[in-house]
Amino acid sequence: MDVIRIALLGYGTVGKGVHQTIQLQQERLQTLLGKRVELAGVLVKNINKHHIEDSSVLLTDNCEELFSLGNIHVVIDAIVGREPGFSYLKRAIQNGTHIITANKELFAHHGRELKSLADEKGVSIGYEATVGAGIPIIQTLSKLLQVNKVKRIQGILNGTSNFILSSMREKGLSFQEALKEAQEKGYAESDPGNDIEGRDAYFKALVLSDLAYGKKPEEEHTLLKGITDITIEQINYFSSLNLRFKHVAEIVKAPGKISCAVRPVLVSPEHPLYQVEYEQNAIAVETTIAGRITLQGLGAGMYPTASAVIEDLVQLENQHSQPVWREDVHLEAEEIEQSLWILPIRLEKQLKDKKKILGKLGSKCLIAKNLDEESLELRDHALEVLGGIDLPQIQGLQKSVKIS
Ligand SMILES: NC(=O)C1=CN([C@@H]2O[C@H](COP(=O)(O)OP(=O)(O)OC[C@H]3O[C@@H](n4cnc5c(N)ncnc54)[C@H](OP(=O)(O)O)[C@@H]3O)[C@@H](O)[C@H]2O)C=CC1
Ligand SMILES: N[C@@H](CC=O)C(=O)O
Repeated sequence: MDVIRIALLGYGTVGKGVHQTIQLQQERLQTLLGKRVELAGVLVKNINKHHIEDSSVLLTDNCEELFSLGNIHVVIDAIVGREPGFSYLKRAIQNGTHIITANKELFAHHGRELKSLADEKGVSIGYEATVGAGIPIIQTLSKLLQVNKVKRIQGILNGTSNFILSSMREKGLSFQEALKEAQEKGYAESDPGNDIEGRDAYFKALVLSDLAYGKKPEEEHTLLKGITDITIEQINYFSSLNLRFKHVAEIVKAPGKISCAVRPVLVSPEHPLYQVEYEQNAIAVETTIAGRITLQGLGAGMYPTASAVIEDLVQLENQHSQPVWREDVHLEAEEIEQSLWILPIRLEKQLKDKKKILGKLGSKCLIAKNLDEESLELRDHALEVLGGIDLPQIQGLQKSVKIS
């Protein structure tokens, strides 16, 4: 029987998950591919930390050793950051090897370049694991929604942030306690700054935007904010109003621009993201024919991510059909729902149109509508509420919370 030989970059949460999944699913893979899948070598940074039982697998911290392995069919990238991963993947493609990557930071910045190099060399790229871990959003957008056009993508894209927000609200953990648990469970990046400051979700939004629209959102239309400023008092206060904090990324195609907002919002029980808890992610895609499609599942962790990598491996043979970019579609004015916001009372003077104010929330906050066209600076200090709120019920509240 033929063999598919794999070289693996990285042996952390994802790398180990991929290795174990290859072992556990060997029979199924052979049925699907008609070939045995064999791990030939693994590259790590610090070799002293690692041991691989199977002595036929090369374990090395020397990339030259890994690249000199013969007959490698696929290089799987499970290391962190843009470099050296980008150089390794370019080298693999130059050698005529297919690549699969879980590294969203690398792919958000260099995906285009890798795709055109891969086309030139006639090899395939899998990057399902870069967004939403086990959720098959990349294949859905690139293979299953080709006639449909995408108007808007909205979702919870970072498992660590969602895990922290759920743990603080449900279990009363402090931010640091919840982050520590997310690290122990393998959800958080080695530098969790990317997770909690919103950059990880932003990288994923860039990958989705490039896939859906053929380009990234412009910087002047991008709002990027993480969850580090959210306090337990705010979480409890809004929870008592039936509102939950969620870290949501939104990419919207409007006439002449693609805008991107990655920020914490408040979500009411009427909104589908309300029930997305802990390490789950959810991605809602608004399409022209099928309407709104929402995919939800485990967005971080060893096996969900390994699942995406292994499914990519099976799809590699069919990777050459590229999606057609969808330039000529955007949200019509009547499709944009009225938005609802809570903002600190001191920002009232910055509002261009005072008619947008609907009322007060305690003594510290205002409730306003449709701030989408207000300055990024103002929106940076406000909280959007998804799914609507019962205005008459909460306007009379005396209790207050400081939001910014
Ligand atoms: N964890 C998750 O849930 C998900 C992670 N990802 C992405 O997958 C990738 C891997 O994540 P994860 O497994 O969690 O990260 P880990 O930190 O657990 O593992 C990273 C691995 O990469 C190795 N490595 C780092 N730098 C180098 C280098 N310069 N040369 C060789 N090896 C190197 C490390 O080696 P050593 O062990 O020797 O230090 C380690 O084995 C990242 O890009 C991440 O963003 C994507 C989806 C989900
Ligand atoms: N650190 C990431 C892992 C998956 O991409 C997250 O928490 O979502």
